[in-house]
Amino acid sequence: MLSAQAETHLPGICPESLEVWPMAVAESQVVLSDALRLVEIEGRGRGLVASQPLKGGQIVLRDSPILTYSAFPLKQRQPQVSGLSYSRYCAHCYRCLVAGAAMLTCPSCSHPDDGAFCSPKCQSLALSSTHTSWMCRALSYLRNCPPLVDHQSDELQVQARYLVAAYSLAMVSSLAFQTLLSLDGGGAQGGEKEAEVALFLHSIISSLPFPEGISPPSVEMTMALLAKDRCNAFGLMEPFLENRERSVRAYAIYRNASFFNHDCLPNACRFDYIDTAIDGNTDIIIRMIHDVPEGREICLSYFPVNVSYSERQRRLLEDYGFSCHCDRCKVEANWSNEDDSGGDETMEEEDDENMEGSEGENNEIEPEGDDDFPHAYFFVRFVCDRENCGGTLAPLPPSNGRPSDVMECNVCGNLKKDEM
Ligand SMILES: C[S@@+](CC[C@H](N)C(=O)[O-])C[C@H]1O[C@@H](n2cnc3c(N)ncnc32)[C@H](O)[C@@H]1O
Repeated sequence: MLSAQAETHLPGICPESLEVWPMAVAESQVVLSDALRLVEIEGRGRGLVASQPLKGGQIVLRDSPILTYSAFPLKQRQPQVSGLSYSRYCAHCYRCLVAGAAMLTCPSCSHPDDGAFCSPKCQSLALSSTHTSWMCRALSYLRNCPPLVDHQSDELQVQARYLVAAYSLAMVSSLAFQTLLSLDGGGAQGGEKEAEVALFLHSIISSLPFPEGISPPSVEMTMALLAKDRCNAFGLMEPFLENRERSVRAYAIYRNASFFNHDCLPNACRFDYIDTAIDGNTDIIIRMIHDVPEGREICLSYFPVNVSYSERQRRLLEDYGFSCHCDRCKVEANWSNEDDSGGDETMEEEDDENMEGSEGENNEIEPEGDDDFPHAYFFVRFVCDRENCGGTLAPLPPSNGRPSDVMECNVCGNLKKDEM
């Protein structure tokens, strides 16, 4: 149920221009854009609702990251992929670095992955934001830390990267760091394993060479930061290839996009255009999949929609701390295990971790299209049927107020005519 309370207008959505939103902000409704209002929703914390009737394809949010970090383990070189014209990613904007092309490096570390930039602009921005001299020293310290790089999983090394990025953010912009802290950390209590991981990471992070006058963080702060990451990070995926499993190239945390709650049949989905030449290539763009009336909650799916019921419930509970009772789950909860099997239950580690880490994977549900599956229409109309894709289709944005009948896939980028 949505609370009906007074509205507060905020300026634009660029993180630098905004004040921090403490949890208490949800006591009033906040107008986020022409299209969205932030409200408190019983049992779900804050959420975003349509502040006017919304059209399929309409862009309801564009948001720049407050923090990004590489998804590659510390010591391993980013893979050279045969048959591709790129091999690595810019350490600031994460665009593909074209193999053989001249690139710029960090003057201190010249690290071939962590200190390689695609342009003078990225190099200069990185040195004052994403690759400051402290960050450069911290990453080098981590790469030379055998207990971390020789004995811990890739996943844990990436979490160490995140913590370094978060503490670097605190030094660069306390406002942005406060914003990060104001995000939901989810209801997941985290088991003994999570606590052990957090303690280990904390022991490494607190021994980093912090600048004079800055004391190392508390263990509670490290734990809180890890929870924010688990709940709010979006995976920036590698380019789509039909014959290759896509994985994550980097993670990004967005302030406003973090307010979207989950639904297993979402009415909006994310697009990004990371390899294009536009400024703000790591921005996230949220577009409506279909029309919705004013007042309806706008939800994303936190992972590909073609994941089985049991797998969805497991991920939502483990990573986000809630059980989903959406319309689709209510139907699928009554299916037998066989109906639910949906194929291979094995998940890629990266996909398992964060919001929409990957769209399109093998743990799929086959739409049956009969009375047992009233949501079959969604799969037929809004799920990409291209080999190895499984992304979500949304119409192109309306032009001159007229809806588009061309659907774009948010994974492979394919365009196809909407036949409905
Ligand atoms: C990315 S945040 C979404 C915004 C969050 N509700 C807030 O207050 O900032 C993810 C968290 O929202 C809550 N959430 C999201 N979708 C939900 C749902 N369908 N049912 C219940 N809680 C949900 C869970 O606590 C989850 O860990």
